[in-house]
Amino acid sequence: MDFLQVIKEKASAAQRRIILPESGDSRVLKAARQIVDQKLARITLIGEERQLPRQASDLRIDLSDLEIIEPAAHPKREQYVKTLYQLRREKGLSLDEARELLNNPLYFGTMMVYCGDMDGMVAGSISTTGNVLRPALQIIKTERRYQTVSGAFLIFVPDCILGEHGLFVFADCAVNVNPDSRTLAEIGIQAGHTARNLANFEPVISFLSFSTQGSASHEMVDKVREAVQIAREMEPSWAIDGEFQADAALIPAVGRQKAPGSPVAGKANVLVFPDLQSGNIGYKLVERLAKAVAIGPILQGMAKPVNDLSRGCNSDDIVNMVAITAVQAQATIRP
Ligand SMILES: CC(C)(COP(=O)(O)OP(=O)(O)OC[C@H]1O[C@@H](n2cnc3c(N)ncnc32)[C@H](O)[C@@H]1OP(=O)(O)O)[C@@H](O)C(=O)NCCC(=O)NCCS
Ligand SMILES: CC(=O)OP(=O)(O)O
Repeated sequence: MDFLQVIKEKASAAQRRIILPESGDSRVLKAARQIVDQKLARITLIGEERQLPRQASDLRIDLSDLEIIEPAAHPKREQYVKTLYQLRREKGLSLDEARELLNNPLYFGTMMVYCGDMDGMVAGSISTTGNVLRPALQIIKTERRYQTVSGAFLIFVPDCILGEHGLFVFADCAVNVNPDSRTLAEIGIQAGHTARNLANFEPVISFLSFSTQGSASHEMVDKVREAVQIAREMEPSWAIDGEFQADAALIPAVGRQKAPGSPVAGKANVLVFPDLQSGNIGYKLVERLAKAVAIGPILQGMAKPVNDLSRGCNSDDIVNMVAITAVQAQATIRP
């Protein structure tokens, strides 16, 4: 998995500040130790300054050289309360509600990233995706060129020659439940950028369906076909095609048979799923049955990096996601 090594080297060179709000989870503490030891990023944990090192030492994890912050006692707390209130008062948030929300480590960490006091946040080992995403969508919002935030996975299938020597980007596996064709097109383009910027390969993008180029007729298929057209208009020079069934997208012989002449069929390395049911189920099947490494959900289209985890993650997954967040943070810092 050379791509991961490259990501870690970039993270190490960048030395970004990443906040981990879920310090109640031993996997997070173990990962924090590994990240600092491997010099991948500067880590701040949200937790009780007195309690946390003791809890960690019971687990034989040394946190003595890590920064720990307590939202209730943080010197910028009132500043964050006011900023959150100003951002959300038109949505009906009162000052007291803003103060209350900032007791939630996920809101506090997100606010630190928004205010530039941290470069990125990784959470989701004990929180649901919705709870990790909501503060980020409300406070940090989308990058200016996009209307949507979506969630991609880097999927590495061992002993596989398909895709980019076994490496793929899958999207959207985390956020948009039933995207319309415009949103689906944007998800595909974001996944292409993820392929280029994080996985280091040129995207060959397939929009997936249960139909291959008109083999079935249904409004769900029409949505995917429209998304292909829109995505091509967004990035005319990229290899983008569909709608394809998964075998037509991935397997050269099937691609030639079902979609002759397509520059993508049989060669796809970016798979765009038509909705969240198929995307989330699809990535978990490949992860669990093909024993693939699944890194994500990497949030695409966010103005500043916040990344989610699956609650089924291990500490290595957290280390990898912190490295990715650090690389994204480095890319968003303008000279
Ligand atoms: C992401 C999600 C939490 C947002 O749901 P929600 O909290 O009900 O969101 P709302 O519709 O109230 O929107 C909240 C804010 O987020 C914004 N938002 C919601 N979805 C967005 C998206 N995909 N991209 C960008 N912004 C989005 C809204 O515009 C809104 O902004 P505003 O409050 O400033 O107007 C919801 O879509 C969800 O639960 N998705 C599935 C997550 C999941 O379970 N994944 C499977 C496991 S990974
Ligand atoms: C990405 C994902 O599916 O997250 P979880 O397993 O926590 O629901």
